[in-house]
Amino acid sequence: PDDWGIAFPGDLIPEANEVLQEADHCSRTSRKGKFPVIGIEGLDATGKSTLTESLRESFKAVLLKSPPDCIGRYRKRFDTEPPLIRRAFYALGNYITASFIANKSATSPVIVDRYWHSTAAYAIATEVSGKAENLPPPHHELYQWPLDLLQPDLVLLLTLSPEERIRRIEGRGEQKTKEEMELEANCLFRQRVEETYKRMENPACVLVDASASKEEVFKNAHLLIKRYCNTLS
Ligand SMILES: Nc1ncnc2c1ncn2[C@@H]1O[C@H](COP(=O)(O)OP(=O)(O)OP(=O)(O)O)[C@@H](O)[C@H]1O
Ligand SMILES: Nc1ccn([C@@H]2O[C@H](COP(=O)(O)O)[C@@H](O)[C@H]2O)c(=O)n1
Repeated sequence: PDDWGIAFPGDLIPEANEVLQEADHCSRTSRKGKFPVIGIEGLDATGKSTLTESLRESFKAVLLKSPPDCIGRYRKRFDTEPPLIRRAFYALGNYITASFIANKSATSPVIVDRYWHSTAAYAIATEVSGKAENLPPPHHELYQWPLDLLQPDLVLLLTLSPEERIRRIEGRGEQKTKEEMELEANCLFRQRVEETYKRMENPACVLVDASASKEEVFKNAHLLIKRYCNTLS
């Protein structure tokens, strides 16, 4: 606690100090290099990892994710904290990822598996209850990209029917996280997350139908990237 008896996050959660130290080591630039930066977003099991891996190979890109590996070991710890603290961890993770993006985009294209749009979409959907119409209205400041965070050139949002998404989660046979179980059980929560993704601005998400085969989804994403980022051959 400080002189006023106010506890700092590091006093309550020792791991917070370690995460903050990682962040302190990062450059604070919000400027990207000359190569395109493409974010891939969507609910769990919509095919982000599958697509990002094929795009990485095809564009000889660097594949990054948020939160980045350097703080990945703290995720479980922060996932058990109340929403505000959990979201602070993911928000900071985006800024750490941004410093890697700035560095890597100087020499090659960068693909990012989840970034700010994920943090905002899940956070907003958690704070609102009921139907998607209860979300803040379109163009609300909550849907704007933070001014000090490095912006991607393009963000693709993978969309999938709830039935197919659940089939894919079950097909993976992994243990579900609390949030995945909530998403599965709470159709309204999932609708709020997806609607929030669609309302995000600067950059807005470009929708990709993820219900097609892996090859087809890759082909469509590849075409969109070439159209939006014409520096890529
Ligand atoms: N187009 C597709 N058609 C059928 N199955 C797919 C397709 N894309 C991915 N899958 C399968 O769906 C499952 C989920 O895919 P993947 O792990 O890529 O999703 P994800 O969005 O990265 O998930 P998470 O966010 O939970 O990590 C995997 O078993 C994967 O092989
Ligand atoms: N930039 C991010 C990334 C993730 N989250 C939160 O984590 C959840 C699960 O992510 P997966 O790695 O399992 O796909 C996700 O649903 C978000 O709640 C985030 O907030 N910001």
